[in-house]
Amino acid sequence: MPVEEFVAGWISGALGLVLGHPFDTVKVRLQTQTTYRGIVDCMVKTYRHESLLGFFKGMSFPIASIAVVNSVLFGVYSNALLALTATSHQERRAQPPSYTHVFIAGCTGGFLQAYCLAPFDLIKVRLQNQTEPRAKPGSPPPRYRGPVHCAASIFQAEGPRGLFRGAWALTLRDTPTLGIYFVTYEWLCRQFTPDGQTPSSGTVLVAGGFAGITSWVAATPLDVIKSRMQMAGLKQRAYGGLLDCMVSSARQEGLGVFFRGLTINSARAFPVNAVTFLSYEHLLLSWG
Ligand SMILES: CN(C)C(=N)NCCC[C@H](N)C(=O)O
Repeated sequence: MPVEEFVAGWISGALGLVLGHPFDTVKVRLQTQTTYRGIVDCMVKTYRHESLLGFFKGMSFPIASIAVVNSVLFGVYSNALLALTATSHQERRAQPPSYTHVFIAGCTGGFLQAYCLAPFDLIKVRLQNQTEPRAKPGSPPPRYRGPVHCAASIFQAEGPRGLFRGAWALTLRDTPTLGIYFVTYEWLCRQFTPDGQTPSSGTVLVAGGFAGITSWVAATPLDVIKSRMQMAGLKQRAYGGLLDCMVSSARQEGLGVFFRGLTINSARAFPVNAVTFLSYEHLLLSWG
């Protein structure tokens, strides 16, 4: 099993993550709290109350987790394609796989990465939703002191299953949308690259960026539900399950609730995924 794809996936994911985290914090807050009037209001309030650091809350854990998550995604995707088409990453430009194979390999990568991502994503969302400024003398301490404390508190209160809160919604979000992600990337690369040649850096940037946007547009409705399930019982009301969360969110806030965070998700998705794909392709090319 080729391992370069796993390592390239990790490094490229980390680069994209740092770039996209401030957007991600604004998105999570817009999706789970009703105190903000929109993106700008959320950014201004975050900056005023928490300074620039507020945008980077909850980032240390995803940085650590991206080693697992993105390497599983890209490694499984590439190895699934190898199993389906018997071609390595280098051979795929000369013998491009069918879009069906790309989609199946993407869904497989998405499904497996969702389970690795679930506990890390839960902790990230919980920390991002702590809007208290950094500990000031006299002010009540935030519920979680950091990622390890957050993980330990959830584990103590709910056992190991607690760490997988929202995992179902996450799996439903990521399985098909990662198929869409890789199909969009492949399709755009092929449109702008002569047959058999390697796509230019510009093509990879644009194709990666649009793959990110397309997949996140498709993912946003379940992303909202996932974030709400992860916050259920804390700042959110508790839900009877995924369906209950969908129905009661739609009843109370209208169908528009499923598109909360769509603009910020798309704005974040372009740079993050342009950088992720560019570094991934360059790393694999330089390792031959
Ligand atoms: C729609 N979904 C779930 C994705 N496209 N997932 C792939 C993640 C890529 C990058 N780390 C990001 O966070 O955008």
